Amino acid sequence: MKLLKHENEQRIGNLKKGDRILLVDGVSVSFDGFKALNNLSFSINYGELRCIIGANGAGKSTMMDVVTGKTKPHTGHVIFGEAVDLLEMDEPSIAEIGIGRKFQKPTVFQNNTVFENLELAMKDDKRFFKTLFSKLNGEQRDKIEETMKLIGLQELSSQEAGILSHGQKQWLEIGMLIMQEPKLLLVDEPVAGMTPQEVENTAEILTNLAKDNAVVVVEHDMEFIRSIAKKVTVLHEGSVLAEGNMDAIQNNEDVRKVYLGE
Ligand SMILES: Nc1ncnc2c1ncn2[C@@H]1O[C@H](COP(=O)(O)OP(=O)(O)OP(=O)(O)O)[C@@H](O)[C@H]1O
Repeated sequence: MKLLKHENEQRIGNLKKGDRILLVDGVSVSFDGFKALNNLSFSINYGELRCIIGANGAGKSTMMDVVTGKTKPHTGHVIFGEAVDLLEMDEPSIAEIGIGRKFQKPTVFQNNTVFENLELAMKDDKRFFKTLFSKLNGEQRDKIEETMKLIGLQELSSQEAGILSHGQKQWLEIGMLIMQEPKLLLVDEPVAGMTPQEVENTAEILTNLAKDNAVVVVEHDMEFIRSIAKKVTVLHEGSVLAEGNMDAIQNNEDVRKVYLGE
């Protein structure tokens, strides 16, 4: 059995597919008396691809801010793995134990190649400096190759990131997150501004990624959600309005009332 590095890793537990990886329980966040999150509760399992949808202002970004430690809620619990209390941790420690977040706008190193971007993102504190002076070992090289394959950029390994298409930059950034070896990935509006073909590729990348991780996708593009979704959580006014597969969501009375005014 692999030795556990520190206490928090022990508290994450030995996650298997279907085990709960994230619990958000009774979380409320107020801004000047306005409740952006209102007793929000839901959970995500390891090996799951979950879509979170909701109108503007429903609380999606605030929820991700809470999970990644940017915003501390007034009430509630947020537990990672078996027993890691995320509310006791700061943002860098949360990233370090395996929660990665991809923002909408890609922020790759424009003047470096695809390969170098992935190398720089590798989970190794001193990698950034080592890149100039030392060679990668076989295992590290394999990890980069494997990631390039997953994000569909292996043919573009030595291409400068600056000349990639918008979609390719998004995939590269997903790849850079993967290099950090996260267990849970939060992805914010991944397909905004993409061509239909890029949207299709992104659906495939995220679906593959969710096999060995947990992936939470926040997205407005309903076509895309329909193409990837197994389970969808609908947020409304800071709480869960409905949860289920896409058919159940579309036929849910509360959802229809809120979205279609029925
Ligand atoms: N720092 C803040 N100060 C005051 N109000 C805030 C702050 N952050 C968010 N809000 C408010 O909280 C509510 C929820 O915002 P949030 O950004 O989480 O919604 P969202 O579902 O991500 O919306 P969108 O789809 O537009 O990104 C909104 O009404 C927003 O105006």
